[in-house]
Amino acid sequence: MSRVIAVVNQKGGVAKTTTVANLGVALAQAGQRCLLVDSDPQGSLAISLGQDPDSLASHTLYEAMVLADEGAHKDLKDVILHDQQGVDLIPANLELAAAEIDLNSQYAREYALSRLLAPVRDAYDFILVDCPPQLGILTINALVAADSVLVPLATNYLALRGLQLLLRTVRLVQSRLNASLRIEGLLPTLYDRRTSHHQETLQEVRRIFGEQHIRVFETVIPRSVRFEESPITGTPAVVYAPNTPGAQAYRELVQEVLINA
Ligand SMILES: Nc1ncnc2c1ncn2[C@@H]1O[C@H](COP(=O)(O)OP(=O)(O)OP(=O)(O)O)[C@@H](O)[C@H]1O
Repeated sequence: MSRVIAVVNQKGGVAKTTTVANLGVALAQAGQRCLLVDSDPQGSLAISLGQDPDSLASHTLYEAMVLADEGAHKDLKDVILHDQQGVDLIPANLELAAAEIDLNSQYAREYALSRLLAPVRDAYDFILVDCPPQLGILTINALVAADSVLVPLATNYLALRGLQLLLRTVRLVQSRLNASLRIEGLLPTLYDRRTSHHQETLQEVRRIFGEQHIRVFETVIPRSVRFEESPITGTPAVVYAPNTPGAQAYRELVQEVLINA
């Protein structure tokens, strides 16, 4: 049975997609069978893996998950793109933005992703879900479908501020919809070790969440221009620039995630 990890933070630009792409491909390089699910209408995960989300027409998460009761519905097998840099991918594009409205009128709307993934959970070791930068119905679906939540967290003061709201949402989902949901860990990202503000924020993160018994990964993802360049090449940094500290950091994260299994 696969481990489903939702990669969540309602704050934008904190490296959710970058983490799903690099962690997923690095897990695959370590021999794990991975399915990556893009639940963000921006479609950046598909781009990161070399796909043009606008050319995917009606073969996306939207058709499989949201149109489940309608004629335009696609089977899950029709929307999985196989072996993209060693991982399978359920892509998304802008159509998924309509899910916020469409799902709201559906029965058991919080369970749509969980239902969708159930038949393929035995086929993978890991399923990683890339969430949009908001705590709407798509993110709630990911939290309900997940065994755990991984939270990428930029190491600056403003990035820290929304975190209590996110943790409250996780507790709400735990109490009402998915009692077995746990926190995989907080992942410091976009870290510039030459910046004292980043160093201080990282120390604060370890202190505050250590006291709350919430795991902060030992791995810290450094800020590197390689991460910004790599989507242009359609490959994540672990493939595009495998010998850089950023790629090495994601491989270290794989070890931490596997130890936690
Ligand atoms: N460690 C890093 N160093 C430098 N740039 C990075 C790093 N990680 C991610 N980036 C860049 O930061 C931008 C935002 O990253 P990404 O798209 O992964 O964030 P996100 O949290 O998924 O964003 P959104 O909330 O919009 O979905 C991208 O241009 C990405 O290439």
